[in-house]
Amino acid sequence: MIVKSLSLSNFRNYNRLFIEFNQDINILIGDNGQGKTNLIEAIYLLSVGKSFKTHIIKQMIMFDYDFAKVKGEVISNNKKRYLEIILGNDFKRAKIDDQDIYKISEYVGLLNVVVFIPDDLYLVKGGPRNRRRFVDLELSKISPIYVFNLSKYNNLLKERNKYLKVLNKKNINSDEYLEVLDEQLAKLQVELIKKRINFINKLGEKVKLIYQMISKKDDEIIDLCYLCFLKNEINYENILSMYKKNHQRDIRYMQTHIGIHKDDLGIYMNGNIADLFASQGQQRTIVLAMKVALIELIKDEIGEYPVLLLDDVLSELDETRKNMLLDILNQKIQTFITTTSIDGINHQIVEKAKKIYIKSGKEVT
Ligand SMILES: Nc1ncnc2c1ncn2[C@@H]1O[C@H](COP(=O)(O)OP(=O)(O)OP(=O)(O)O)[C@@H](O)[C@H]1O
Repeated sequence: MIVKSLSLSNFRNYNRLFIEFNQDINILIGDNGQGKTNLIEAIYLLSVGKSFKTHIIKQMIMFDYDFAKVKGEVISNNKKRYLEIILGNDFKRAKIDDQDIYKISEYVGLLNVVVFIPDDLYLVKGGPRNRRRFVDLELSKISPIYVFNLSKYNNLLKERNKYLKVLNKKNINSDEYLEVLDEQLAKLQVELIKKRINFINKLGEKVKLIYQMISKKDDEIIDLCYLCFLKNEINYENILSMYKKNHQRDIRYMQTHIGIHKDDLGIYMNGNIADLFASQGQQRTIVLAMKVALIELIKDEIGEYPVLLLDDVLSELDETRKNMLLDILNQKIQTFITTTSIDGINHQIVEKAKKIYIKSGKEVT
């Protein structure tokens, strides 16, 4: 996949920008606070319709303006398309080739990106929410049915939590409608859990190998596994029976205590939880291995490499890891790298890259 060009209107500190990219490596160079990350964020927004920095739409709109527009010319599957996201103070719209899109599942997947930012360390260090978001987001890129089912699940979960409040007020322990919601949730979860397990197993196999390649240490074994709320066999009956067992507690606290919205991705080094036992450098290498593994997995699943966005990460890596990463990128993956200076990158990649200098929300020469 390739982003050929990008045009921005009132996005963050970009009033108007039209920029064409190299199909291989693009290095965005500029001092702190000039708009390099904003450009990466715009490409990411174009890909999944969300930012990796904020949930608040207004923050992405240039100060004192009412709307922002991000439009990109994208090539995937040898087909050229124009993807567009329009942001208003209280709305967001997506377009493909100037046609409005109403279902996000139709949009996601046309431009796949893998983003690597310093905060990604929280994949290992942070709470389960970070890892769940990672699994959901990455799986969405390769499985439209997963996006569809997950959104159905989230709507049903909201409905169930709302209904638990009603039952709590009425002081009722269960009723038919709650059981209908349980049945629908159980059915969906069988599919969603299977997808998650399959994804994590495939990713885990790759992470194990890539970690050893990057670290050059064969005595550090990384394992990923899905930590599911259901400890016995994953099937409809077992999920439903757990929901039933939890009725009283759920109604009392007016929330659904079990389900895939509570699950986690376990990351282990030599059988120990990486968050507690891996050093900072090892954790960083695990995240790097996960991102590279993801690139490979997306390629396996959809037949095309995603676009890679590296925001401020090169300075965080030591020379060996940096070069290892750049060697991998040297092959046919369109990549965007932000940096304050190219002096610290001693790699042949710099020569063939398009160097884009950014100053105060403008491309300068
Ligand atoms: N909604 C907005 N409207 C106008 N300017 C904004 C908006 N949001 C952020 N900015 C500006 O964007 C700039 C930050 O841009 P960005 O995070 O892309 O910097 P950067 O070049 O990546 O810097 P660093 O090297 O420090 O990471 C800041 O000057 C900030 O004030």
